[in-house]
Amino acid sequence: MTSFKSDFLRTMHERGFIHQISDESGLDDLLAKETVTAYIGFDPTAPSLHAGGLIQIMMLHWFQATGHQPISLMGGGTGMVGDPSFKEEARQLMTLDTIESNIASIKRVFANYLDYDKGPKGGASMVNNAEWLRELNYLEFLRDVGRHFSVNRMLSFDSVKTRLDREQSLSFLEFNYMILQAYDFVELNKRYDCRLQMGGSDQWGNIINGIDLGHRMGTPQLYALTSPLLTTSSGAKMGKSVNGAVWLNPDMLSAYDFWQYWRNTEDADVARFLKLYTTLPMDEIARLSALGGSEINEVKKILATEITAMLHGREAAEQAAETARRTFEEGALDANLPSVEVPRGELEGGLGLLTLLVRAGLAASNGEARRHVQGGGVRINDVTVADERKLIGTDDLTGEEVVKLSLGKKKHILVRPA
Ligand SMILES: Nc1ncnc2c1ncn2[C@@H]1O[C@H](COP(=O)(O)OP(=O)(O)OP(=O)(O)O)[C@@H](O)[C@H]1O
Ligand SMILES: N[C@@H](Cc1ccc(O)cc1)C(=O)O
Repeated sequence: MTSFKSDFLRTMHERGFIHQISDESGLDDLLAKETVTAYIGFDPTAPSLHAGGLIQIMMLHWFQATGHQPISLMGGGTGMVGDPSFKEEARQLMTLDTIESNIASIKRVFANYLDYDKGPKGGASMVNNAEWLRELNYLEFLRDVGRHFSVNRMLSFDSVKTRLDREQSLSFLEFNYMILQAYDFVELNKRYDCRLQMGGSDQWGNIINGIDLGHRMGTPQLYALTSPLLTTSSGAKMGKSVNGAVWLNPDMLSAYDFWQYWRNTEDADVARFLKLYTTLPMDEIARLSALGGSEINEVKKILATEITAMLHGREAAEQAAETARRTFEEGALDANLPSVEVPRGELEGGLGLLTLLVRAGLAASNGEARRHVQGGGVRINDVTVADERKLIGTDDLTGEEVVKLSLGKKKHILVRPA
């Protein structure tokens, strides 16, 4: 089904957020008819969410933008157990202190994407499942909820099957995780009339278990929607398990580094990321995605600035773009530029500019070097030099202990004393 009636599913579909839906037409009807409440859960497994989790926050954002009520759920209870879904090994148990401090830290970014002050209709809310999970009575819970679960069926879910097939241990503690997440869904339905749970595709089993539990415990029909798990074109999953996670919290990744990450997006990912991570209108995205060749670099800058503006604010995003422009385009010092070594003694005595241009390979002869200087194309540390007899010495060394020699706009050589 590709022609949805509801604004939310239409938006999710055209922007590439849909991996699986439990009952497409039922959910579409419901969303077209009334204001719906949906939730996504986040376990406090680190002090910050990362770019993978940002997909989930964007889904909540669109849910609210299309007139519905999003709940972001902090896993203060489930975080005590650890979701084993598709994980090769058990997660390390976290102390209560770590859980609490991670929640306090994770929470901060949500307000940049969701409006919590909108009032009872359409307002976003944040809840913590510690509120109901931590006080459960074991025997009562087993009798009221545990009896609805078939262990045979629980063992058949892909999310735990790989672990079992490989004969890697799955502790009883972890095995309970899907029951707790299922219970959350039913509890949120009771408390807030929540009808839909979303998440990454790795959450499908946990969400479906919640829908089944709802059936058995008499809730109205519940629904599941999962997004693809985001990988880059080179196949790496975006997540914290990968080297150098793209953290959302500014104390873990600066606005500048965040901007740089998106600026370096692979060409094949640009259109997909514009749809998933920005709120630019679809026709604008189509126009930008059609640009090729060198213009794609300009599109990557727009992508980086838009994503960064949503998270860190427009001013910080523009500042990051400007710092990058100065560093790379105006040619402020970049340690990766090619360099040539000159004995320190020679620099101390002063080296003729023309000689240096030849040594650095920027001119084939003194005559050619002279013509470049006379034409105004030679700069030392970004300042044009008109005097062909100028001597370059240790006074010209920058704070980085190099002299930057430039010819025209594009050729730069760092002269390093050896
Ligand atoms: N790369 C991704 N693409 C889309 N959704 C993701 C991605 N990584 C995580 N998510 C989703 O974000 C939500 C929160 O996930 P969480 O922050 O717990 O990440 P995680 O799965 O623990 O990551 P990791 O594997 O790095 O530990 C879940 O719904 C999960 O499916
Ligand atoms: N299991 C989810 C987090 C979550 C926790 C509780 C829920 O009710 C829902 C989702 C994850 O690991 O990302």
